Amino acid sequence: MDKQINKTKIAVNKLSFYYGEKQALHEISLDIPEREVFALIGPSGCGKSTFLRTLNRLNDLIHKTKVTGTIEIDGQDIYDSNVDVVQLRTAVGMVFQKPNPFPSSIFDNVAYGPRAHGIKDKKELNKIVEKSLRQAALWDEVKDRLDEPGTSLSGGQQQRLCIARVMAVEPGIILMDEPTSALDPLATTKIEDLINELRKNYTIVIVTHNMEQAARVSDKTAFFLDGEVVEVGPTDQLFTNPEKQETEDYITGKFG
Ligand SMILES: Nc1ncnc2c1ncn2[C@@H]1O[C@H](COP(=O)(O)OP(=O)(O)OP(=O)(O)O)[C@@H](O)[C@H]1O
Repeated sequence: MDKQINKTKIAVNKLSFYYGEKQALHEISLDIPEREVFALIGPSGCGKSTFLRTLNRLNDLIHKTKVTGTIEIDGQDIYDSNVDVVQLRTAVGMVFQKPNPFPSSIFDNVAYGPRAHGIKDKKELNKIVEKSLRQAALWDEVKDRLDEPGTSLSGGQQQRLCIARVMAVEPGIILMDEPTSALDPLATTKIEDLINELRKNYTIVIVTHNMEQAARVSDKTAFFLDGEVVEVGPTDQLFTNPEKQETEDYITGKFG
């Protein structure tokens, strides 16, 4: 892992989040550097997914939610009233726990975003689809079957297809919510290898229940507990020499 200090891509300041009356996040402040992998760990229900979804305003879709505090991406407050949320979700792509390809061909899955952005030229679309599938380390496996349904692929291939679909619209940030929890060990390794490649060009925020995975793929880790960040720091330090007792108890398996 490189040791250079990258500039802040996402700056979170005193972020609180409410589902109706229930407060799920409590005054979270942390900086996520660009072109690094940032892992979110913590026991079930501690707010990892809620936090992840605040970063592309996916929680806006849930009725009666409230956000206080700020999240700045490249210095711009993403909750500002003049922010175009569709554009935000293009810049901040998301990969979910279960691969969710559209019910269309492999080609059309990847071409969907660029087409939605008005690109119609077939040659240009071909180029984008090939580039995205190569970046997602899937091209060699699918180049002769681009017209087949995305759902005909294996689970691991489907997840890489979803990553290609996100990359086709050139986001700067990719959010991943337990992207390998539905995959077998071999497919998991492929996604982890891919994450290691992607970190050269993208800022990646990943929720994982698998602490070995956090240790393998991430540069920094934040440990969440009851909607608060207990500890955040370089992953190797957090796992080998945590500052807080709660962090140590969690990573040594005493709870969660
Ligand atoms: N749509 C929702 N409406 C109301 N409460 C919710 C909603 N989604 C999550 N919560 C609550 O917010 C809290 C945080 O949930 P969240 O899913 O963010 O935790 P998590 O750490 O990602 O959990 P897990 O690891 O099990 O996915 C929990 O108490 C959960 O019950």
